[in-house]
Amino acid sequence: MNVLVVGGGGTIGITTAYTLAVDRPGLDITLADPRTEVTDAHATDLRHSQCHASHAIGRPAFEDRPGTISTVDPTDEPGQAALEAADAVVVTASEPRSMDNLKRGGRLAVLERNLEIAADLGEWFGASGPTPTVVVANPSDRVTHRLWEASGWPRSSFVGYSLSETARLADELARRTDAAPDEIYCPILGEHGEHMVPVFSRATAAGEALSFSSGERQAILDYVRQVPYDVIDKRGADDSSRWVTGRGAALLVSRLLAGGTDRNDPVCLATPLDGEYGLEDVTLSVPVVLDSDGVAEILEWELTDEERRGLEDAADAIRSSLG
Ligand SMILES: NC(=O)C1=CN([C@@H]2O[C@H](COP(=O)(O)OP(=O)(O)OC[C@H]3O[C@@H](n4cnc5c(N)ncnc54)[C@H](O)[C@@H]3O)[C@@H](O)[C@H]2O)C=CC1
Ligand SMILES: O=C([O-])CC(=O)C(=O)O
Repeated sequence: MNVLVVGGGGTIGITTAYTLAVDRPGLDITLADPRTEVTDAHATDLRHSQCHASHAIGRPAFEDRPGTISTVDPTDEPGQAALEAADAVVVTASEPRSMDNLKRGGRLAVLERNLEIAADLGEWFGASGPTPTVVVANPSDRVTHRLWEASGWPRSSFVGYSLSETARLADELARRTDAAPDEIYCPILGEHGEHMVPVFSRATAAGEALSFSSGERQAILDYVRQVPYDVIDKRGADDSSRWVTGRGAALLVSRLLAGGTDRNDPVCLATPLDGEYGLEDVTLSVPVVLDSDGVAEILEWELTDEERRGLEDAADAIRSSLG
């Protein structure tokens, strides 16, 4: 199988590609990025990393030959071959974050340029048939929306990634409840950003319902909003939360390649809405069931009044910045 990583020369793109190559050694990966020297160097290094597996120190049992790692320059007549070979696409293509945008709200600093990149990529994508696409580039909900509009592909082909927030929330709830992070369940709807909506009414630890006061909910929300900016502040503008994001995006791609998710185990991702939750002309995170083409179904959960208001506020914020 084949994955195309658009923006594959950057921090998140290459971390996602590396995680995929480790998890699925037989996968063919194409890195598309205009920084061709950097991308070629990453491809060489990644290919060398696969060669450990052919010696005694590597994997004990090999089911597949190592996949190929190739590169393409998307700004130089990229052609359709890379897209047509892909079973899934990941978009991390982005303007670099500037040094003065390291604080909360920094995702919106790249909005204007990233919408232009999305419009260009959409034109490229649209000349090929639909392929399930995971959008990580920020602001991921707006970029998903623009890419969908420009591509002419069905809305079900696109999911905007915001699962790093869900992982951060699990970490914080585990700390507060003494549960293990993998025993925590608390999905997040809405924006990838300030207007995220943790669905506390569905939160559980080891299957038992969790309940938090409104002060606790606010403190938890503040942690999840702030922590990626603490990471960026300490590591620098060109190194955001690569481990949680690379792993989350790779897991999501693996689920798509494996055929999707069970209806009883939906995942919250940004998808363009057409009346679901009473919202349209906007893309934000809602529970979806995945199949190998992307979104097979959008589930409409019962929400508390506070959660529903949160979702409407997220929709207003996203719509107003899309113009
Ligand atoms: N949704 C999420 O949870 C997260 C989103 N992000 C976002 O992901 C994006 C990527 O972050 P980093 O990898 O750290 O940035 P980066 O600056 O390291 O990499 C971006 C890459 O995109 C490339 N690029 C620019 N225009 C392109 C085009 N037209 N086609 C293909 N590639 C193009 C650049 O050459 C660069 O290599 C950013 O927008 C960042 O804010 C980062 C972490 C988490
Ligand atoms: O602002 C960023 O680039 C990082 C980001 O979205 C995250 O880690 O959730």
